[in-house]
Amino acid sequence: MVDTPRTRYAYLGPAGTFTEAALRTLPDAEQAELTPADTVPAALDAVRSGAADAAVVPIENSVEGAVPVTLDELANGHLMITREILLRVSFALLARPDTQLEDCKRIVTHPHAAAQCRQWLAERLPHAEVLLASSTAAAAAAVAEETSEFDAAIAPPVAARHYGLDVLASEIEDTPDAVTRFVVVSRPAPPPAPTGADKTSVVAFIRDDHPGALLEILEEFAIRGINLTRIESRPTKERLGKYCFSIDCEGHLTEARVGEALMGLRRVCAEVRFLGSYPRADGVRVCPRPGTTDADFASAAAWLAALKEGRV
Ligand SMILES: O=C(O)C(=O)C[C@]1(C(=O)O)C=C[C@@H](O)C=C1
Repeated sequence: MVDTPRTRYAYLGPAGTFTEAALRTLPDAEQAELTPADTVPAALDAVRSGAADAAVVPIENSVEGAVPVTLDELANGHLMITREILLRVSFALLARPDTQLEDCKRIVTHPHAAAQCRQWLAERLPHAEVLLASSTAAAAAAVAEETSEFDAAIAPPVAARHYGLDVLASEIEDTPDAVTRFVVVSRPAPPPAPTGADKTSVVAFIRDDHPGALLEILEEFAIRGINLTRIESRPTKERLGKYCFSIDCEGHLTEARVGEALMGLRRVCAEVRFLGSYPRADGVRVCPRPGTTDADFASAAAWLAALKEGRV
């Protein structure tokens, strides 16, 4: 019997991050090799260099919005999204044993976590200083150090077990039921087969700054009945005012309406980077609007071919 090779996943670590929890929901996670990375770019670099087969990184949160570092790294190209994962996130305040809530003067966490617990902190620890770490679990690890400069971390409750900390308060998020979206990223390859409930991600760079440039991009989707699920403008970093658009839309590259929309973008934009077509984590199946099904596109193409042959 031939052993199937274990998938090597890199993820935003250290152990105990929400990213690790998201990765552990994948069906092959038990047999896979999981390697924590210190930062999102480090996790993605492991994929680029071949040290990992895939990486799991956070991309978007229902309360705080995009994770900019992930958007920018993906916009740089050479990587492809093959899957998305949705995870409910709930935060706890973790401290070394015997710390009291009122002793917490210096609190460390990831910027997204700080933003999601802002109100709770203002009400319960109004004088505490909030310092930032590369992930919630890195914050917990920093608190656990013997000579730590921090009193507490905002982190996933499971991080308490990993780093020998106590839970001083749980469910401290301001918005219950917040969800973070994570993506599984691999080196470029043909996208996974369509499932009927898919998403496609691209980054579009406008050709020159002119009135209606964004509208032209949006039209390519709108006229083909394609709903966008996220659009974000990000600086290209070339100069002030130069932006690209990071877009997720419903549908799969192999669907005619999506393929045609991408070809349209390719015509109106300076550059389009395809970031992948992959199954939607919410499984929502979208029924194309009348006139935008594969059959509609095929019948229109047949009609055009007939016209060219003089068959009117
Ligand atoms: O620090 C972690 O635990 C992460 O997985 C990162 C991250 C993020 O980047 O948004 C993930 C989910 C939470 O919203 C807070 C932090």
